[in-house]
Amino acid sequence: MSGRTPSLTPPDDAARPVRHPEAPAPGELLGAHYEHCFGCGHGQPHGLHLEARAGDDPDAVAITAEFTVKPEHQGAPGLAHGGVLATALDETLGSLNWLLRVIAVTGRLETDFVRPVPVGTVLHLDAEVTAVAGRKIYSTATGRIGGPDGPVAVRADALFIEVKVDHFIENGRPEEIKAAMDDPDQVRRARAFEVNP
Ligand SMILES: CCCCCCCC(=O)SCCNC(=O)CCNC(=O)[C@H](O)C(C)(C)COP(=O)(O)OP(=O)(O)OC[C@H]1O[C@@H](n2cnc3c(N)ncnc32)[C@H](O)[C@@H]1OP(=O)(O)O
Repeated sequence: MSGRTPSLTPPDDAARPVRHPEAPAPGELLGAHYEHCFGCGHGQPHGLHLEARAGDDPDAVAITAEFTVKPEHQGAPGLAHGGVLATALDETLGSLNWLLRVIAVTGRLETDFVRPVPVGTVLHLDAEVTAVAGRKIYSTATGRIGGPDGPVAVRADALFIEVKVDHFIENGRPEEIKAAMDDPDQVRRARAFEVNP
């Protein structure tokens, strides 16, 4: 097992994460935040189509998610590609920010691959924010196989950094930014950037 790098350890004065009062209710399906997102979007034929739900504990900033490994997600014959599994972890961890109602992007993602994950497997993911320090959001996730209580196949620790919506507007390709901004659906428009509507 690898050790966590120092930048993923919250400082002593970090705050406990607080679930936003208007965060989705415990157990609520989050749905895709952006139709073209590789992690969760329905408009990506080879995407992961990850389904995330707000965690059951109302006091925790936590998410559960499921991802079914398809043949198009292979690396070695019959096995999930490690980068695809890292994407599933990243997407689940990224969904936590919707519970905080903070816009944030992955700064660091440290992954352990513990067991091979065969095609056809459902990966059961659990993610939780552990601490917040200024713009820095510390979180952790596990992915289990064979059921929600099955053995851990992958795990990750992450540092997300809070950004302004300008991060996307200034750096994203103008075609997609314009299309997302012009969406008449206010909630969909906000969720494309995970902004509090
Ligand atoms: C809409 C939501 C979609 C969610 C999809 C799933 C999540 C994703 O995959 S997001 C896409 C992948 N991520 C990215 O593209 C991010 C690219 N990186 C960047 O844009 C910038 O480096 C960014 C915004 C993370 C940080 O830049 P900047 O805003 O200038 O912050 P900066 O001042 O450098 O750092 C702020 C703090 O974070 C720390 N930090 C920043 N990056 C890292 C890092 N990689 N590792 C450790 N610490 C870091 C800094 O040390 C600093 O700490 P402190 O405040 O204690 O000094």
